Amino acid sequence: MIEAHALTKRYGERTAVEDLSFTVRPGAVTGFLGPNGAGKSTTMRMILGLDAPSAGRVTVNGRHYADHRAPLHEVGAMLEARAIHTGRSAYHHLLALAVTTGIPRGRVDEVIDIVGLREVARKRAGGFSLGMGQRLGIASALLGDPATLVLDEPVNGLDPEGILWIRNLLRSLAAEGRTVLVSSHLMSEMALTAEHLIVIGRGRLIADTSVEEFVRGAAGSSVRVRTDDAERLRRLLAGPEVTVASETAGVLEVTGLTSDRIGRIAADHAIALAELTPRQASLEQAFMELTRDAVEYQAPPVTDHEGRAA
Ligand SMILES: Nc1ncnc2c1ncn2[C@@H]1O[C@H](COP(=O)(O)OP(=O)(O)OP(=O)(O)O)[C@@H](O)[C@H]1O
Repeated sequence: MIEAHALTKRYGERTAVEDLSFTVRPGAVTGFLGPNGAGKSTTMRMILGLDAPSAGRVTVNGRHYADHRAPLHEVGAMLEARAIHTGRSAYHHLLALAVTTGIPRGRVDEVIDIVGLREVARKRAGGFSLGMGQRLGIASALLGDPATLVLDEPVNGLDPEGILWIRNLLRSLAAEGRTVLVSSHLMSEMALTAEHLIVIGRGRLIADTSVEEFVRGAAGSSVRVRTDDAERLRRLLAGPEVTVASETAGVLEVTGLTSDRIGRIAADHAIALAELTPRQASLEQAFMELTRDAVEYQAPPVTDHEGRAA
């Protein structure tokens, strides 16, 4: 369990995290989302005691990170995947970490197997691909068999197979009852991996919600209808809360009515439908909408030579 209370971090004039309060619960993957510069990494560093809050506090299982007697057993983290000694093999990197933190040697082989690095474990980590580097980063995070995991953008730069692998691993770690906090700037990826979402922008909390709720809220009520009798159906569907658009002959884009209702109206009037498809606004679109005002570097609006909006 991670609990942040009014967490604030200022760097000189700049406020990176402001009055942020949230709880990350065990047993589920929690996605930590926000546009670039939103304050995700800063928050994660404060969780791990690598940065001191300017105000507020954050605890892991009820204590500050530094107050834990065996912190690697409490929290495993991957902040920068490639912060490793490139001349060492994956095995020796993990072994050095285990030995210096009092973790039994046998655990090194276990985590190597968990992350699927067995075949390359004795090779120099400097020659690792990005995906292998991410796996090694996760192996380090898992070394202390921690109850809580904090991972900063673990899927960054991975191929689809690597992304799927991380997704399944995170879900299984959460299913074991661990607390899993994983940051990303990709809403669509988090929707597939996480059960819960904490969204921040400009250091402030924007949303703290289940993925299910977010997806439901993002679902535009638009329905695509294809029929040879489009004009008649359009008249039948018309109503004060209903919008019917048509860019292609024979295809209607309906908002304000469910697909069930449209199907019923069509059936009642013996109109044959070739297609009836409820359409969701893309999650990425919904996320951009939610965080639009919090994006740090927005492209300036296009203006003409007199400064009018083009
Ligand atoms: N050491 C620092 N000194 C000054 N400003 C900093 C420092 N670390 C972060 N910041 C600023 O704090 C803000 C939040 O940065 P942070 O890296 O936490 O965001 P983020 O959400 O992780 O973004 P990204 O996805 O781009 O990594 C940014 O405006 C950043 O420039």
